[in-house]
Amino acid sequence: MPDSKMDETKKKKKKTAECCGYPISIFFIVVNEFCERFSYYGMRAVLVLYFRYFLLWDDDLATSIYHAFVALCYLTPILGAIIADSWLGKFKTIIYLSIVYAVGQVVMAVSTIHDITDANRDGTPDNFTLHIALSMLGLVLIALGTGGIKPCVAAFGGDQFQEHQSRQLNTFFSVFYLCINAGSLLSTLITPVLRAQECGIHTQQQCYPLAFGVPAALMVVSLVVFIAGSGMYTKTAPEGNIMGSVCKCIWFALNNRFRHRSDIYPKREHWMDWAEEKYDKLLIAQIKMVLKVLFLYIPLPMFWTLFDQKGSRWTLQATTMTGDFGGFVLQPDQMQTVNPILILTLVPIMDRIIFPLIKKCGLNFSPLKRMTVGMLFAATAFIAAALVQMEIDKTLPNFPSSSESQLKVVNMHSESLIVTVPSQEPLLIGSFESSPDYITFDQQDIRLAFNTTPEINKDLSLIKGSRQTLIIPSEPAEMYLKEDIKSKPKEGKNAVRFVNGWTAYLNITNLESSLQPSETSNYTLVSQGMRKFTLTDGIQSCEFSRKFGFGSSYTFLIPSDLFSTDCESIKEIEDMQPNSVHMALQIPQYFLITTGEVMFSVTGLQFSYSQAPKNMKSVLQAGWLCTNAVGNIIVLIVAELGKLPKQWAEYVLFASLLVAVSIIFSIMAYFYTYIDPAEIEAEILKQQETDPDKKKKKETLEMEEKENEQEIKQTKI
Ligand SMILES: C[C@H](N)C(=O)N1CCC[C@H]1C(=O)O
Repeated sequence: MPDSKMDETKKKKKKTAECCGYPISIFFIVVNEFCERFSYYGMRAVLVLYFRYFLLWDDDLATSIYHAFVALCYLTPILGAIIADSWLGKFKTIIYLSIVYAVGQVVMAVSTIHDITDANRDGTPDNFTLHIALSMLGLVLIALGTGGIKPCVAAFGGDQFQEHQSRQLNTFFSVFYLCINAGSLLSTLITPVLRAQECGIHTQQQCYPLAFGVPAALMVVSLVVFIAGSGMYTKTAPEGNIMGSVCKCIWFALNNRFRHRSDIYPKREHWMDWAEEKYDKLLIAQIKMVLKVLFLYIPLPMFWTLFDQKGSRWTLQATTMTGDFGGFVLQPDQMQTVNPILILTLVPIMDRIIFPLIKKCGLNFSPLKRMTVGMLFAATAFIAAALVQMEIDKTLPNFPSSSESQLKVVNMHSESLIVTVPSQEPLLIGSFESSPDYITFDQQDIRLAFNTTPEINKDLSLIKGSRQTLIIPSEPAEMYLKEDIKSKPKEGKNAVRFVNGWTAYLNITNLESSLQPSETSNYTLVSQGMRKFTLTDGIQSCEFSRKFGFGSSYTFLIPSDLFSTDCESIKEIEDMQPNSVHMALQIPQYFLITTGEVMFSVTGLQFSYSQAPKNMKSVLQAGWLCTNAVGNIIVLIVAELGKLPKQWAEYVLFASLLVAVSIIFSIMAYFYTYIDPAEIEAEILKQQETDPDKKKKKETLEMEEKENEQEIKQTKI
């Protein structure tokens, strides 16, 4: 850095106002981060539901676009860092990209207003293309904004500290992380509640505009707060196209090394030293610092691969568990809020108690050691998840394999039936009852015999890998097969269906269409808690209530005396037991992964700042964030494509991979020497002032280049 610029920065730094040893300006930065993370996580909390239930995408498309968006949010930091370090400086970059971000959030919120295209006022948008186009535009702008400012905000916060505030600088990164998680926690709790409200101009629908509008408003607040602190910030000026110079310098070093590959040339300490002929020693030293750290980052995405499965695999695991905590009921996706809650408690405990205690014991718990231990904690979290999975597996129904088929028989006939089933004892099924459980067959084609008069023999062709129910109506000869669900219902909900034994059409609330006599409805999903169904034939009606747990499936048999018994004679057949393993069992795995996160992520943030040269602080923050993006991409590729037959085995596989990676990382870390970039930079600047060789080397190189050019010209002639 030219001396004049260094002096300028130092002069500016002297002016910063302090409170309790901290620069006052960081107050604006942490509040800005809180609002921004509220905006980001709030929007993310309802995004998949918006895709699924507003845009009506299927599960696969919704989750793929969601993960791709998250990955993009962690890839764009590199763009923001280049703009900040090479062109606009961090302050302006944060402002401009925050505007892009806020616009993106507003576009996203507008895309969720169904009334804008609902000309026929039926409650569903008429022009999905417009809504999709708007939401995709909004998401791209959000990804550009959130990713672009992320490396700049952390680094800009760090820039506010002076040399004598190194202790406060470390605390800043912890407070910064606390704000991230406070924002994340509040928004993940609030936005789903906002979505659940009903709103609309022509028709009342789930209130997505409010759920996306509040995060948009918070982003505007974030921008205003940041601008409000404008007069107090220490702003380091960008130093020209630094990324351009870095790329050219690396290219030159590689080329020069190749040109001098013969043994006659003396070796140099580092391959980047081959750029010395043309480039500043300072720039070369800075590139070496950055490359050293980036090399160290290579194994890190594996941590995020495990971490990011909290939102997918662990939430799916929670859907097979029960969330009834007595006083309150937790939904499967709400389990994720345990992570920010634990962050808010663990960061102060680690900072104030654990790390000082370790230091007092004389142990050197250096940043890279902390990160390694953090990775090991995350691996243990996955072992805990595997143990929980084994417990869940014990309670799961025996679902058919791909070569098997399963059958249940429901008897709606007025008399008991004896059913002869291949290679089984004959089954006695009482009137208005079902066979005790599903019968598993290795073959698809089976013949059943019924003791009716006359005897009925029925040939069935079952579906492989499926569960089916044979419904025997009041007229047994009209028996028919109905396909059942073959996995736990989604999101911890309960699947229910009705068989109409009443003599006329029935309308049942929550069911799509009315039921003909003897017909079986399709499944409808109901949430946990007390649910009420009203049954009516248009003349009479009665109400049927039942309390549901999580993840069960029932077939309700409607009798012929339905209305005379006021719905009380409805009989339930439990096709799938409700979940019985409690969600509280997931707390240890959340605790372990969050402890790992505090050690890994907070430390990584500090480390990336402290080891970066002054003019590449944002670039290194971006490199750090990219590890997260790569982790997300690995989740998309490996976890989605390479599913193991047993979920617990997949957890153990991921844990083992992370242990292996952390061993590699610890070896790499062992050879890493911590540096003080400012000291190195100052030293080189001093050396350069007294280095007469430098000019000579440059002149020689220029002459060499000219000679080469002339040679080329002559050969052409
Ligand atoms: C919500 C997480 N606990 C968290 O703080 N983060 C996950 C990825 C990095 C970090 C964030 O910046 O959001």
